[in-house]
Amino acid sequence: MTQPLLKVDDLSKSFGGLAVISEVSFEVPAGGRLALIGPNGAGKTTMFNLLTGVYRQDVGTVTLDGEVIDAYPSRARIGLGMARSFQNIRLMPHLSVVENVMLGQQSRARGWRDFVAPVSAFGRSAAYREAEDLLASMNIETRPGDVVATLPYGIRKKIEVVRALAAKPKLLLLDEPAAGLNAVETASLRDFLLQISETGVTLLVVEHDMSLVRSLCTSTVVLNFGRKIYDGPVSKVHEDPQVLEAYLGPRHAGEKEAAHV
Ligand SMILES: Nc1ncnc2c1ncn2[C@@H]1O[C@H](COP(=O)(O)OP(=O)(O)OP(=O)(O)O)[C@@H](O)[C@H]1O
Repeated sequence: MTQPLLKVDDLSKSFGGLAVISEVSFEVPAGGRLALIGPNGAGKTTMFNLLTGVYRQDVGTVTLDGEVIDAYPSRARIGLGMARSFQNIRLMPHLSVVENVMLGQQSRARGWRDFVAPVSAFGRSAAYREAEDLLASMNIETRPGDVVATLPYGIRKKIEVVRALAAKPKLLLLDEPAAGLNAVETASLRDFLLQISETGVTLLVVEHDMSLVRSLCTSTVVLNFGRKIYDGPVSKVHEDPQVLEAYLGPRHAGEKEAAHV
């Protein structure tokens, strides 16, 4: 049997006595596209923060590509192949598109000269050219020299994903990638993420937009009050009684349509 790229074993985390994640285990196969969903406050962002090393779990183990990563800080986890994009765009608005993508390369600890002088009398640095090539390969509707602050929100979302890709991740964690996007932008982002998936990058996505989840992901883990209540195909999640109850409450669990799952 092939080993999963990400393995989460029995993870628990409390804040001041409040259990936010309780005994959660799941796996993401290499090349997979898994959605982590659940009602507000279910613990999705906390799970991302545990996986990426922002928080340390109280109990449990996280394994990436066969290596237990619990002792590694965030930066080291990026170096091991885990990159993340955030719910609120965290690009440098005054820098150009290509400069923002170069910021994503830094986790690979290249020579500092590349970044201090990306364009010098000797021409463009290797890092600059690499970032430009990555942008060109992703077909984003922008030019490398455009200042990020001048670009539409949907394009900036894609640039943030490209910046994460600049770290050459095996696993890409996306926190609500469709938040703030209209239907057209969401469809474009979905195609963009599928294009990334086709290159072999594994996707783990926190998302409330179930139409995006259904068209992007094949499997899903559902959290409710920090506990896993479903782990299986996206196509069956809307039929699961526990999931319906979590979204609608016990009295209405029969009303599938209203649950938006
Ligand atoms: N640093 C913290 N200290 C105390 N409580 C926290 C902390 N971070 C999160 N929580 C609590 O943990 C619970 C889960 O929060 P989390 O943000 O992980 O949920 P979520 O599923 O991502 O929610 P949403 O869908 O609304 O973003 C909430 O009750 C939240 O208030």
